[in-house]
Amino acid sequence: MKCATVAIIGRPSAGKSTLLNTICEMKVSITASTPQTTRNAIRGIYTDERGQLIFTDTPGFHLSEKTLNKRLQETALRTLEENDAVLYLLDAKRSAGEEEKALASHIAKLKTPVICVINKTDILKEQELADAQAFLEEMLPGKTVLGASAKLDEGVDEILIELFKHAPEGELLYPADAYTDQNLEFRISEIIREKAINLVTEEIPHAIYVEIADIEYSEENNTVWVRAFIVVERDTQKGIVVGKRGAGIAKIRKGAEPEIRQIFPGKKLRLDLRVKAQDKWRNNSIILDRILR
Ligand SMILES: Nc1nc2c(ncn2[C@@H]2O[C@H](COP(=O)(O)OP(=O)(O)OP(=O)(O)O)[C@@H](O)[C@H]2O)c(=O)[nH]1
Repeated sequence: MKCATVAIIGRPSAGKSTLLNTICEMKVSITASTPQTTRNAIRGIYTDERGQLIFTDTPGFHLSEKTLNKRLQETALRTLEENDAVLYLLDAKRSAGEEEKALASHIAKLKTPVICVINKTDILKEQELADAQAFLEEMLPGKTVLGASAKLDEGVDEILIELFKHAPEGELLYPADAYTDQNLEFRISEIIREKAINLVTEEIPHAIYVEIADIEYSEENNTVWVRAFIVVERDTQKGIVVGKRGAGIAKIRKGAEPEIRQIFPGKKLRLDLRVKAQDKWRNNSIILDRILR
């Protein structure tokens, strides 16, 4: 049996969460078209007859001075060094600028085995693919380079073959049917956050976090009550999330309920969502400590 921990890294929107979800065949990490939506080091677990791969989905690597972005970057770089292999995901749709170079040169210094994956091959032009290959050859000479479409599940088996090649011998760390080690509150808050993010545009997605106030089970009614706050930074944002006559919040609830229900099979669900504004929470280190575990 083989067992390895694998860090997935790449610039925002490279497709890290999508790849993790495709590999783990379950929704373990939220995906959105807005970059930088992954905030925590999330684990997805893949097991087959070859052994087990434990993935960490690192927040998108992003050069910026803002406190939140700096913290995201620290989490991303720290996780790399704690793994048996690093899966470096590249979105060749965007040309490699300073940010990609900074990331690649950091990866070049690692002693951990690195596998490079050029993602989104389903929409890449030949030249874009060639440019990405040339970039990787220059920055990370001699490293394995694969092409894949995380979205269409193409080239993903080859990634697994390569990862198992590098995996050390070892016992399974998690049961064979496990696909994540996220706790209940975190999974529920991420489902709600995904629906909220996908409802709003521009700057608001980054201003959102979700706080679970409580989760209660009533045996008498066979009902799980979940009460959560969607927290934004300003009253104007609150208005947008709530929507006209509550239409926004209703949409978030409608989107989130079926996914939360899957976590509590056979039980009824009552989801109580409130929106509140908390000024400048992104610069508040107490809140950041709580949500960037
Ligand atoms: N066409 C295409 N789109 C993809 C592919 N993989 C991901 N995407 C899209 O790219 C966008 C970003 O994907 P995510 O998986 O959220 O990216 P991420 O790297 O986790 O992003 P951050 O959380 O910001 O770090 C989404 O709109 C995905 O649907 C792919 O293989 N092909």
